[in-house]
Amino acid sequence: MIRIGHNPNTNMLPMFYFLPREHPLLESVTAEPTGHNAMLADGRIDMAPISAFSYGEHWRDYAILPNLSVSTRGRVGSILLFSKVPLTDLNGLTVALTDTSATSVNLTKILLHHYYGVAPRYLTMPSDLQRMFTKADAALLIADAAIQAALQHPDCYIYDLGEEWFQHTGCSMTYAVWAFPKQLITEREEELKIVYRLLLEAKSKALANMDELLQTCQTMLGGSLDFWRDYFNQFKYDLDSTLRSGLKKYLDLCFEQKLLSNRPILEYWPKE
Ligand SMILES: C=C(O[C@@H]1C=C(C(=O)O)C=C[C@H]1O)C(=O)O
Repeated sequence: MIRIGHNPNTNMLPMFYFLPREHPLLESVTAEPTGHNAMLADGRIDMAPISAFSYGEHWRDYAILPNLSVSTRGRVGSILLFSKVPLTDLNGLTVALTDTSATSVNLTKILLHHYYGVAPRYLTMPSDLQRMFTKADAALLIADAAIQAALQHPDCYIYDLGEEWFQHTGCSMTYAVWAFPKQLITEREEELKIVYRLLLEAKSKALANMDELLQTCQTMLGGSLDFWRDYFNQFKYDLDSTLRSGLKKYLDLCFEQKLLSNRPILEYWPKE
């Protein structure tokens, strides 16, 4: 039995929609990314689509499944910094960060400090834009909470951090990778292989049946089918060499900005 993390947000739907709910080898635990990051780190689950940043914290212990990720090259549509003032004016002001994210929280810090030269104060809060705006001048939301907030057309600046990252680095950005503790390779290699195959099959099937997924997203959150088609057009769910180098660039910058205590070396399993 492999206990996997199930993420309920629409950006993850292409990986979960066709994954068997009932399977003798699978048990799933639903949570937001920071929940899975913590559960994988303390052994409550065996494998999950964790924040890329969390891989950077645990790279000595974890391996990454190849060909699976949540990435974009440019705009993402759901990693949004809502701000009462232009980004360049945030120096000394307060930014509220969602408590569901690790990658985007640190991406925000890199963009603000390293690329915009501004140093705000940070608060961590649940994803509620109105409450965040009572305590802060800007607010980071991710995933469905960001989409829902943007669909309300709030009266503020909205920055898409995938787009900001691309403009400054020319690189793709990887938000989530599927990771698991390397010790499982010696203990349960056959189970890992089967589950990896199930994940790849589920993703292929979803990408070949996107119309069905778009309908599901519309039922979940509203918006037009065109909106959802456009949203999923941004995403890349594999992890080819271009995406890997964007991921490396992000993790290297996290280290250089002292957000990580050492420079991660990315290790994949199975080896290609
Ligand atoms: C694209 C997204 O990426 C998510 C962002 C994450 C993070 O910031 O830690 C974690 C998992 C990803 O699925 C999103 O939430 O919109």
